[in-house]
Amino acid sequence: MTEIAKALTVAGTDPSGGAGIQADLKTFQEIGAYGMSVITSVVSQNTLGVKSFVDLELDFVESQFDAVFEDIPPDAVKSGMLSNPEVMALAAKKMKEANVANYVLDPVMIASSGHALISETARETIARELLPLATVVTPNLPEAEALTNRTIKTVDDMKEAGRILVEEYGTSAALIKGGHYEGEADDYLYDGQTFEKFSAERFDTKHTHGSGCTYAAVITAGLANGKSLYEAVKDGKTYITAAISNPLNIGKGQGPTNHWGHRWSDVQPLIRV
Ligand SMILES: Nc1ncnc2c1ncn2[C@@H]1O[C@H](COP(=O)(O)OP(=O)(O)O)[C@@H](O)[C@H]1O
Ligand SMILES: Cc1ncc(COP(=O)(O)OP(=O)(O)O)c(N)n1
Repeated sequence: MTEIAKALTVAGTDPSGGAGIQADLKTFQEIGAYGMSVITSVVSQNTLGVKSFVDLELDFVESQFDAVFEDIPPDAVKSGMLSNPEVMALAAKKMKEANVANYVLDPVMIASSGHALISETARETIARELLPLATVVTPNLPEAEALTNRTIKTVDDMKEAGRILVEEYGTSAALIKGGHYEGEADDYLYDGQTFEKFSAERFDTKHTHGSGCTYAAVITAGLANGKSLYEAVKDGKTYITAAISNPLNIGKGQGPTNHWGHRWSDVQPLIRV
């Protein structure tokens, strides 16, 4: 019998396939983890933007958590779009009950098209309920600014945001992503002791839809497979850089990233046999 790592995504959908649940499941599959999903919101969106979304009833979200946890406990969990404080509190409760050991918190707030994906009050709930549970939180710059209530203009500001998230908000580690910065695409990981820089060339492309989801999903699949956080982030940066560098000709707007930008499965066979 083949054994495989199991990864769960808790997020909203993208019918056009580039972000959210769809991006996460494709990524889990590509990395070598059995993918599962709890859907929080059904979103009408494509590469041109978000049209609208419907939050699923809390009881129904809870029932999905129970269906997964009672049958196939995941080795790692990722959360993406949790659009309101109630669903955040529910996710926190369910993860605590299930003793989830590896939790990647992608604090999705605004799609790159500029559409808000969470309510204003939800930001405080992320800090109170979810940050203390996270193995790593992966904000982009606007999300890091919103969570820390600070303006981020320099690399030192990025590092300070990481430090605040770990030392003041209680997350185990913070990966501040530099996609919205200038110059190289540099991200900074702080684990409470050291800062690690993950650097890549910045490509002149609009095809980055779902890049944050995909990056966090690689990290989740890596942790599910027993990798260290540093190794999982390193793999994530390699994967997302390849996926952005070699765009697919799909969509009329900001297209999705290319999961076949590099033959990942040939390089990193992670399935445990
Ligand atoms: N044009 C680009 N070229 C190379 N890497 C990029 C580019 N845009 C974003 N990235 C990288 O993609 C990842 C996602 O970053 P970011 O855009 O900040 O997050 P989000 O998608 O959550 O807004 C990060 O590793 C970032 O450095
Ligand atoms: C359902 C859903 N979740 C998250 C996002 C945002 O995706 P992200 O990977 O942060 O990147 P952009 O697509 O905003 O560049 C989303 N659009 N939909």
